[in-house]
Order: sequence, then structure tokens, then C-alpha cells
Amino acid sequence: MVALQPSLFDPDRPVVRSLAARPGERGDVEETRLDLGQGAWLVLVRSWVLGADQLFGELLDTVPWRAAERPMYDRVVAVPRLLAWYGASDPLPHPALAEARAVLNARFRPVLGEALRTVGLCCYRDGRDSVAWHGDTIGRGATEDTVVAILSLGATRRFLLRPRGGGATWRFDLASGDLLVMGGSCQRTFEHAVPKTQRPVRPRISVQFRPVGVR
Ligand SMILES: O=C(O)CCC(=O)C(=O)O
Ligand SMILES: [Fe+2]
Repeated sequence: MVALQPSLFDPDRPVVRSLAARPGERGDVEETRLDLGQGAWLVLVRSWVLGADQLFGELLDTVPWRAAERPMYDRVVAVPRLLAWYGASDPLPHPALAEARAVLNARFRPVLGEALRTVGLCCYRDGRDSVAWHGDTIGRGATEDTVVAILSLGATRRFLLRPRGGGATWRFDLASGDLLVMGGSCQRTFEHAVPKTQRPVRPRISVQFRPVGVR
């Protein structure tokens, strides 16, 4: 990791650190690459964004969060998290998210063959909020390899991945500023989830960067 000169680091302005442009090359940060098997891979970067709590606070206060509902059997239930969505041409709610997307594209566009363009946000208000097991299989993720990058902000929450056909579950505790990138066949061969927790936790925001059409 490159040492940051204190005078260059303004704690009020989040810093998105650069990623290596090509595998094997070194960026500002250490990437952990994991092969999950079946063509699925992950890239994990701890403390990718510096000043992440500042960014977290600004997003919590300024994003137009909406509560959603979905049908379940014969009832309509509340989706247990708040949502916001920015399409490819929508202005993003914070300049750091545009910077983050540009850094991700410098690294992953060659792998993906197209750019990450949309930005989805989830807010987990407390430990009762969660996302159930699923793959992002709407769009090309259902049939082709894709990339979904997640920036985690605020509370540390557990992120789980398991193979669809059965097998061991991978667990990652994602802290504020961490980046987790799911690639290859991950959306169709694995499922991921953020389970509820009994621990008292402050809110967490996740920011998902995806190609157009993938959800
Ligand atoms: O909050 C997260 O880290 C995961 C969110 C997610 O899987 C989704 O929105 O599809
Ligand atoms: Fe997902």
C-alpha cells in the first residue's frame, strides 16, 4: 500500500484508491482474488475508499431512499431494506460514486467487455434489515459471465456466498470502505445474501455497480 501524505488526505473528502489496471500489476491497494470454482471469482479490497464514513453519512442524509414492497404468496410484504436506483445516465448522488465507477471501469471493463454503468443503493437500517439468498440473474447474469461490484459503507455486515448446487458457504465481514467484486459465472452458479443479525448495528449502505440490464 502506498503511504498517503497526511496533507493530501482531507477527511471530509472520500478518497477512492486506484486498482491495478491489469492482473499482476499493482495499484494503490492490495487485491485479494479468490477462485470459487465453476468459473466464479471474487476480488476483495479492504479499505478501498478512505473517508468511507463521511461518504456513508452524506449518502444516508441525501439519497432519496424508498421503501419497497413485494408479493409473497397471498400477501404483500415490506422489502427489508431501503433502496435507491441510478440508471446509466442519471446523475449520481455523490461525486465519489462517479469516481468509484471510473476506477472500477479502468480495472474491470477489459474483463467484462463493457462498462459498469448503473448504481443501485441499499440501506440496511439495523440488524433486522437483510437480503435473502439470490443471484443477480436479471439481464446477462442469467446466461453469461458478468461483474457486480459492491462498495460497503457504515456498519460491518456479513456477506455470504454459496454454490447453487450445494457446498460450503463463504463468509466475508464487509467493513466501511471495503470493495467486493463478484465476477465470472458467480451470479448464475452462486447465490449471495446479507443475513439479519441480533447484534445491535448501525445502518449499512451498499453501493452496487453493474452493467446495464443486470440486477
Ligand atoms: O448489500 C449487499 O452487499 C448486497 C446487495 C445485493 O446483493 C443486491 O442488491 O443485489
Ligand atoms: Fe445481489
